[in-house]
Amino acid sequence: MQSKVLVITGATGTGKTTVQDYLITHYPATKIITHTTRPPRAGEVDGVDYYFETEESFPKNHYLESVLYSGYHYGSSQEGIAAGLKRAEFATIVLDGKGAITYADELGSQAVIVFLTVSDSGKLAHRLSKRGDDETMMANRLASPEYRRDLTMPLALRGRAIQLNNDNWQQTQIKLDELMDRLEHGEVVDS
Ligand SMILES: Nc1ncnc2c1ncn2[C@@H]1O[C@H](COP(=O)(O)OP(=O)(O)OP(=O)(O)O)[C@@H](O)[C@H]1O
Ligand SMILES: Nc1nc2c(ncn2[C@@H]2O[C@H](COP(=O)(O)O)[C@@H](O)[C@H]2O)c(=O)[nH]1
Repeated sequence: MQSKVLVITGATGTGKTTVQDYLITHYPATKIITHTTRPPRAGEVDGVDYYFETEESFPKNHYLESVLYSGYHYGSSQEGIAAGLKRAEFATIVLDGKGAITYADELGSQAVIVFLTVSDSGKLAHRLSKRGDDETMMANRLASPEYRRDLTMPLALRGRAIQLNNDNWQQTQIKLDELMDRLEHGEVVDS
């Protein structure tokens, strides 16, 4: 059976990476590592969290898609996707809203798109701060058009993405377990 690609998207701080970590820890799921020119945060490791690139090295990869997000380049390479898909039943990838639309268009039913939300976007700054984000980078990000855009599901994903609220991590885990159970049983999951 063809591996499913679980695309996790939503605004900054909604919990995309947390969801990805949960899925790769609890399910036969791999992580598609993407590339970025953003400097590493404390504790981030090259080749684990991202392939950290320079302005010169970034364009040398072969991308399915790439975007500019809050002043930095991000992209998912054909090589990274192939490596992720080769090894497991599910491959997970964290993308901004624009990248998620490209995946929905390019991969069709192979992609399962999960759009994360929180009820109160005012709480996102606190989450980023708790994560240890640099204050200036955080302020720039929260002022970026990409941040604002990804707070609501893009029109192009309506009817194609599952919206999942992540106000409460315990409840989110239950919802993820339900989703994975349905996918593992080969069900087509509706949005
Ligand atoms: N339900 C939740 N309640 C409270 N905090 C949460 C919840 N889910 C995740 N977090 C915390 O919020 C912070 C941001 O989460 P995470 O890094 O997963 O977000 P993200 O969507 O990947 O962000 P970004 O797009 O900026 O990389 C982390 O410190 C994480 O532990
Ligand atoms: N379209 C893509 N978006 C990506 C990719 N890798 C990460 N991202 C998204 O960028 C922002 C910022 O990420 P951060 O790690 O700096 O907080 C976030 O929305 C990610 O989901 C990619 O290859 N393509």
